[in-house]
Amino acid sequence: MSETHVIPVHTPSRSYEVHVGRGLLGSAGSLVAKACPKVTHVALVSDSNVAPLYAKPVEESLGAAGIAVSAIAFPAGEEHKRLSTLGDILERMAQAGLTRSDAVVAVGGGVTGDMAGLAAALYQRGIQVVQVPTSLLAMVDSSVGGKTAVDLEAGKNLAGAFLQPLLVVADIDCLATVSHELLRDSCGEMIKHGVLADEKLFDMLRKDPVCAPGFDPDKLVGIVARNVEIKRDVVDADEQEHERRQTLNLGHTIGHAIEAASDFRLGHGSCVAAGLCCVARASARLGWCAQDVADRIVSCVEAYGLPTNTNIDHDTLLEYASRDKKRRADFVTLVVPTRIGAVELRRVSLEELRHVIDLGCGE
Ligand SMILES: NC(=O)c1ccc[n+]([C@@H]2O[C@H](COP(=O)([O-])OP(=O)(O)OC[C@H]3O[C@@H](n4cnc5c(N)ncnc54)[C@H](O)[C@@H]3O)[C@@H](O)[C@H]2O)c1
Ligand SMILES: O=C(O)C(=O)C[C@@H](O)[C@H](O)[C@H](O)COP(=O)(O)O
Ligand SMILES: [Zn+2]
Repeated sequence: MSETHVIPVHTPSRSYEVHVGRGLLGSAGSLVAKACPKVTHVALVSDSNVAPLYAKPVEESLGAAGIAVSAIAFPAGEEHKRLSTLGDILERMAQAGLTRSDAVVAVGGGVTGDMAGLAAALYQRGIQVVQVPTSLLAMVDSSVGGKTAVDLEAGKNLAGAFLQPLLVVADIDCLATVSHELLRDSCGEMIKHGVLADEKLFDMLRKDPVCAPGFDPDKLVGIVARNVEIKRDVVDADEQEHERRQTLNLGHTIGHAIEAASDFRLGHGSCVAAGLCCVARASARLGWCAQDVADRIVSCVEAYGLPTNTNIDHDTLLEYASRDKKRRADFVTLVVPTRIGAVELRRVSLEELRHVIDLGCGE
């Protein structure tokens, strides 16, 4: 059995630990009690798929630590990451009688973490949230860094708040119940991390796809921990996304547009992978990176069987991409790979963004 990695995060608003290991669900209660002894009651928020799998062990572990649990489940799926679901969660937290010294425990994928986190940020103007990610994407990305959100008709994550968690407990054993498709989808964000900060990680992911059947869970512990460190370094340096944190949006300007325009039929990680290939192809054609960089990115995404392009029409992509949160007046900040392991931010006009879409998402 691999060791548990404990990764410290230090943002201006809060310091906390991310625990990555195996068999950790049973320790969730004692870890919460240690991180915040005043918590006596939590809302355990999960979706309709995850609740029957993992709510009970987490509830038992919290109970053993003397923490009362009110379980709240909502229907699974990105289409439920909406204000209406958030409203239901908040009403149920109030009915359960949660007070300001209590907490939300989010057990699930990124949709659960984003919504439960936002519920915690809003409830009585803010209570604590603990993230217990159960999808690979949530372990390597969404549970860390404090971005919470719901989608609006106009696009992804358009209403949200920053709330750093009190604690993150990522138990790799939860991935045993994840489908191959979801595991593969999550890899889009891991490839993104390799491209933006770590060529060695990128090469390792390329050589030995982590979504392959039988991939060693002990080895995965270390790979997840490395992804968390990459995100941590960025979040520590720029919690509120003034500059450097925008780099974590690599692949998302076009990726979020693909996701919203396809009515969320494609998973978030797959859309990020396609968006990453599009921006890499355009960057090579514009001379912002070498052709070899784009070729390596596309080849890695292909090796995972993730999409490398989109057939959504370019007007629609531009419409969604121009509502991106990286837009200021008529300019959008685009994240561009300069080599494998480094990116730069480029301020582009909407016309230039259209050109990038035409060059990157063409044949
Ligand atoms: N806040 C952030 O920093 C951040 C970062 C990346 C992505 N996100 C958001 O995360 C979301 C995508 O996350 P996701 O891919 O985890 O989606 P998700 O939460 O919808 O989970 C995908 C599916 O897997 C199921 N599932 C989760 N864990 C499982 C398990 N262990 N066993 C069986 N089924 C399981 C869920 O019920 C769901 O049906 C998007 O909304 C995206 O915008 C947020
Ligand atoms: O944590 C961040 O910062 C990220 O950008 C991580 C992304 O993978 C994630 O999808 C995030 O939710 C996107 O942020 P948004 O501000 O574009 O909604
Ligand atoms: Zn993302």
